[in-house]
Amino acid sequence: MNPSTTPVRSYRNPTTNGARLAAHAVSFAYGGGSARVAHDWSAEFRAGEVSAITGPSGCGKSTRLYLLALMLGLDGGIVELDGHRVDDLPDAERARLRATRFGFVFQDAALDSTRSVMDNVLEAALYRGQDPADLRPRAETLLAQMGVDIPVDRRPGQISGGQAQRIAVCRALVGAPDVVFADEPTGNLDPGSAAAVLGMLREHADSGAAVVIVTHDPDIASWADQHLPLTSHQSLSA
Ligand SMILES: Nc1ncnc2c1ncn2[C@@H]1O[C@H](COP(=O)(O)OP(=O)(O)OP(=O)(O)O)[C@@H](O)[C@H]1O
Repeated sequence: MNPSTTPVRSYRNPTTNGARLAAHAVSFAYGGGSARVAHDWSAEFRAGEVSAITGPSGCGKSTRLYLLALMLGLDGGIVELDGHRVDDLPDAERARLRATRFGFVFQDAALDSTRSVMDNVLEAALYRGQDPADLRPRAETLLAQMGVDIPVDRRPGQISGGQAQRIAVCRALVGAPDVVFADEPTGNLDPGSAAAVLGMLREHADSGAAVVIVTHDPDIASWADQHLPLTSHQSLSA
């Protein structure tokens, strides 16, 4: 083989069967403690599908999103993206993957209070090294589709919780990521806004992304293509 075409490293792992994202036998405890939040947990998330993770409060739903999104390091197991192991990549490469391949909607919206609504949505461009102006037309379309009809130069302190949540969804989708993680994305929303958010997430999955939602809503769980119910037992067993 020509050395110039030899990959520096191959992450190929044959265990994944065509999933966009997969967790294999993942284990995790905060602070290296004995109370495991995830134990031997495996799941696959396919392109074009919406998956819903449900379970009682504290069973580790949000933590699983952080593990899948490479925000936390695993204690055991592996995470694969498109069949390549990614959880053991160096920090900078994991950060690059998060910026270029993933979108994340946090439970509390987590907008930057020092930036305008539009700059919050365009944040993805900065992390990707893109010119925010390139993403602005898509940001405007998403905000309109989401029914966010406030001036986009407002700061997060001047908007409602429901508006913040819808803006956070726009921020997650603006870079057209391959995987979207959404932690209770409809938790603060009236039924109309919740339907708009779910419609946008479905549309994004239809475009070829894997969408992973954490929810307490049984209607969302049955609407999803894949439902992954968790129990406290699964999380905490030794
Ligand atoms: N940073 C942290 N340090 C230590 N323990 C934590 C931390 N974050 C969460 N935990 C604990 O880990 C467990 C799982 O938390 P997690 O937020 O993943 O649960 P959840 O199922 O998403 O809960 P909820 O439905 O209430 O949002 C809980 O017992 C929680 O107290």
